[in-house]
Amino acid sequence: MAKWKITCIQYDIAFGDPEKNYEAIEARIERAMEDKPNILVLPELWTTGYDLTRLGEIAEDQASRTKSFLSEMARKHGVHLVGGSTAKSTPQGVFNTMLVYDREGRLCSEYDKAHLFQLMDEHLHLNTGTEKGLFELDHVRSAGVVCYDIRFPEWIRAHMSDGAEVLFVVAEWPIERLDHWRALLMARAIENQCWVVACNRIGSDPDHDFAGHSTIIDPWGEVIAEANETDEFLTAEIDTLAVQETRGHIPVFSDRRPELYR
Ligand SMILES: O=C(O)CCC(=O)C(=O)O
Repeated sequence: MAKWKITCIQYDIAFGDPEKNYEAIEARIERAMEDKPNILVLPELWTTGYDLTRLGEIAEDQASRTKSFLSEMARKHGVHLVGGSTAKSTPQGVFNTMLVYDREGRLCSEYDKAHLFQLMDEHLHLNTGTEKGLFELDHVRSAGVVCYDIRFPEWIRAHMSDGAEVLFVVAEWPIERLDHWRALLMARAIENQCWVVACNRIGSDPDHDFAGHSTIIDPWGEVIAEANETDEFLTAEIDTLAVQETRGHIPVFSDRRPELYR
């Protein structure tokens, strides 16, 4: 069980300009720490944005720079860092990889986005991950997924069946489907009776306008905090005890009939 103050860093990501993006995120991490959160959450592909055609040039070999940067930030500030995702170049191709560090700067999770979003050409430039994004912070089991992954309830349920209590979502979700963003996050919280902490970006790139509206939802489905479409920090305090309380109240997990779900 844990009580955490969590801050999502919602901002605009420079298109295909890692140098600018490292500078921007470092300054925001410094500022966000003034409020002393226990966990910071960053958005999807924050080093490159959706400049997918130039990934050959700008994706990092094994995500090495992002990894040392996030580890150092987590250790320096003594904060758990759900470090958004980064374009990771490997001999098998490029992955959209979510990285999580604990406050000692130790890598807790390296999750490759499992579902690629064809509407934004991801399938042409990226490879699919095959492993779950489970990790523990302060002994609380959590799951981390990337953007389009939230459209796959069975994928999220697989994490929850493995004991996750908090779902972290990092995203670059376009504004034209803001209604879907809200409904899907809400549904994942209610059906899994878990906390949902979702960090999205704002701004535009040459092809998309992004929604912002980073959101924190409790296991009953109440929106505890929701950002606007501006450059802002979204902060809320969460108590993971609410997960056991909600699951005790309506025993969805023990009422499941997996033998019927084929
Ligand atoms: O599912 C959607 O509508 C948006 C997904 C997306 O933007 C992404 O996965 O990057």
